[in-house]
Amino acid sequence: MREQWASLGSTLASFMFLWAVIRQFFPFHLETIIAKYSRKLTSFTYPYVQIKIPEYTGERMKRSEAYAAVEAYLSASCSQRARKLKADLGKDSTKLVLSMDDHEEVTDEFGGTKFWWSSSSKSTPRTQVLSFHPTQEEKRSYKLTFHKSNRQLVLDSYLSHVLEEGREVGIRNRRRKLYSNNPSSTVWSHVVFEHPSSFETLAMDPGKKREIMKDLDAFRKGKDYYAKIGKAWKRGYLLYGPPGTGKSTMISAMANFLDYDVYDLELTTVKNNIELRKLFIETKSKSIIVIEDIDCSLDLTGKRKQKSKKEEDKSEKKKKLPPEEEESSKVTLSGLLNFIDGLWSACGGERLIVFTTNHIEKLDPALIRRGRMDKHIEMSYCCFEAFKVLARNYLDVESHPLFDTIRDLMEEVKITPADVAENLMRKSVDDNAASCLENLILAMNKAKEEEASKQAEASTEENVEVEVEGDGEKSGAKEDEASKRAQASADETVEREEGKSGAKE
Ligand SMILES: Nc1ncnc2c1ncn2[C@@H]1O[C@H](COP(=O)(O)OP(=O)(O)OP(=O)(O)O)[C@@H](O)[C@H]1O
Ligand SMILES: [Mg+2]
Repeated sequence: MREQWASLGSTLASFMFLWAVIRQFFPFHLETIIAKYSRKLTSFTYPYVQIKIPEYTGERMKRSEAYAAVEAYLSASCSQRARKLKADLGKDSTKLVLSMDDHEEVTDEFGGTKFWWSSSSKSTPRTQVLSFHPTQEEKRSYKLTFHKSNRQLVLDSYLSHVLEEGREVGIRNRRRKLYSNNPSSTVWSHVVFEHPSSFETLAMDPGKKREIMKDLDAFRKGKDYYAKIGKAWKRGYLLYGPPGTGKSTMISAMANFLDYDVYDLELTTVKNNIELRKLFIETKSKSIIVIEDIDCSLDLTGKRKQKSKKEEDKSEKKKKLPPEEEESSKVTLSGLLNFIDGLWSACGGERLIVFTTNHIEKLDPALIRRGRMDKHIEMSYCCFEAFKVLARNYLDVESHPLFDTIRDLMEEVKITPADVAENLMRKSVDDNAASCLENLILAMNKAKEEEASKQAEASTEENVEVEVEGDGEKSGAKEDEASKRAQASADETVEREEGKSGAKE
């Protein structure tokens, strides 16, 4: 049917050409009237509706998100059918992503109905006067054509299907980014995120690891669930533990597992709550927002704790700025809490917020209560299971005669995965699995000795304290005894004196 309309179109085109020749001899106003009625006649009889999606929109000529989504949608479906395709570099620079070339047409089917997509491009003179590039610029657009009887289907479901699918494909094809905030600016700058860490290579207790992966998976697939329970689609993770236990490594593994972007938020460079909000609003969904070392970032507890009178007087003296400026010159705990679960935290969805700290006990309980930081994960010293992961990563060994010694030592010595990894790393071509494992055993034995001597020192100090305390008690007792005796003799003297005076009387 649509083909017949196409042939009718070409007949019309020849007619138009003929008309262009004839119209030289017609008066101008007659030509305008004929054109108007012919347009009306065509729109009355032509049963198809067309929607145009231009590449650039708005006054500032921003690239249209709808265009990008349609492009991605068509790239997934048209590469099988279109005859003229364009290729571009995708997520990893080794793979080419195909899309429909200009002036090409493909058909699509949705719910048993046929749709036609075509791409077009028009050259227009460049608006910029000074440019090294050619003076022409291409204005591209996609056109969707469908029968007018399907108008409702298109408006109700087909367009949202195209957008949703297109966005998904776009995210799959994109190169992931690591964003960071710049001092005194509310703009994120980014680099390509290419960290090799994964849950496979992460050394930690396997049960704990599985639980985290399950949790992340449920979050990723939880769009409908979060909507059902009326909660913004976000989740907070608190990673705590000593330095070198893999908190930052875990964040990279999470980002790779979920295929999310990472926003590394440096709180100390954010001037105030308003800047923090602006930065937050700029983040996109499918991302992890990270604040590392939250306890060092800011004195977050200050605003909530009751200040003593003395402290208040001190801070009054220090104040040089007017109160309103002082208030707005840094990020406060309440600002941060709003950032996590305030009203504007609900804009956009599918975001993880991760805090890391070496000192969980220093954090305000309000900041880390469940609901804000939903999952608390302790990253601890290396256990034997975690060591086996590192041995597989670094040395390609699953078992070794030295493993038993290492297992025994790990029960006695606290060693971080970072230290284990450092010892297992091959430092010269002569290093092999056995020599690296021996290095680790040496390091652990050394740590054990140091620990033992520390403990011995501590217990000597304790003994000295006990002795000092003991001496104190003894001398105290002596003093008590002396004072008792003095009191008794004094009483005796008084009694004797009284006895004497009584006798005299
Ligand atoms: N659990 C782990 N699994 C695998 N490698 C680890 C692990 N923990 C530490 N490492 C290794 O040690 C290095 C340092 O670890 P990482 O930076 O993740 O520690 P961290 O806990 O973030 O420390 P900090 O508290 O100082 O920021 C990593 O680059 C990685 O090679
Ligand atoms: Mg770290």
